[in-house]
Amino acid sequence: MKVIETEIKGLLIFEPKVFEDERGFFFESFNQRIFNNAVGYEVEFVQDNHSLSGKNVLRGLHFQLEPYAQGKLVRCISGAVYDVAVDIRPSSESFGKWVGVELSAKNKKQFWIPPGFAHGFLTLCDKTEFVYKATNFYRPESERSLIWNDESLNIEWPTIEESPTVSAKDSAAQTLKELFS
Ligand SMILES: Cc1cn([C@H]2C[C@H](O)[C@@H](COP(=O)(O)OP(=O)(O)O[C@H]3O[C@@H](C)C(=O)[C@@H](O)[C@H]3O)O2)c(=O)[nH]c1=O
Repeated sequence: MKVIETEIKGLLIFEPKVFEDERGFFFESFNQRIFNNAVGYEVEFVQDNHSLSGKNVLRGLHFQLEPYAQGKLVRCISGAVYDVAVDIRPSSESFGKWVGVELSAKNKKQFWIPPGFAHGFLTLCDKTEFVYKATNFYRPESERSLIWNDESLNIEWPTIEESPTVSAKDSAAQTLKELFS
């Protein structure tokens, strides 16, 4: 498993070692020892999630308020996404900064997004299946949406020919300023 650091400390990209043979492939999609070593502390996952989306669907940017904040280990098992994490820790020197990474069934990359970040993704293919582990249970009352096209974030989403499909909840999401001032 290759561990790649990003521009924001704590956000990590994992690239599993894939074994291919005449039958197909095999890889360890999660190894607690390797994961905890890379992250530098013990992480306990309590929920696994799985979503299916058509092309040009944008989900996010979501987070849960403390003490229900979630860390997420995300990946794509069919199709591809552009995945984004935004630092929403007010005391962080990278507050408001973001990291984006393409995750696909082909590249098998995983993105570790610790608590303290808003998360979202844009699907690049039809029938995109996205799976992830979370460190806290879903708690809708504590969930907030940061608007995906907040000008202050300036997220460079891949070229979107037409407006993405966004849920009603995410269309009504707030800006970083509205959420944190
Ligand atoms: C996230 C979630 C949703 N649900 C339900 C609520 C709702 O009826 C339905 C769809 O929920 P949503 O519209 O919030 O699904 P979605 O927009 O896919 O939400 C997800 O987006 C990505 C970007 C994340 O980072 C995730 O943590 C999660 O917030 O599923 C659960 O039962 N458990 C969960 O953990």
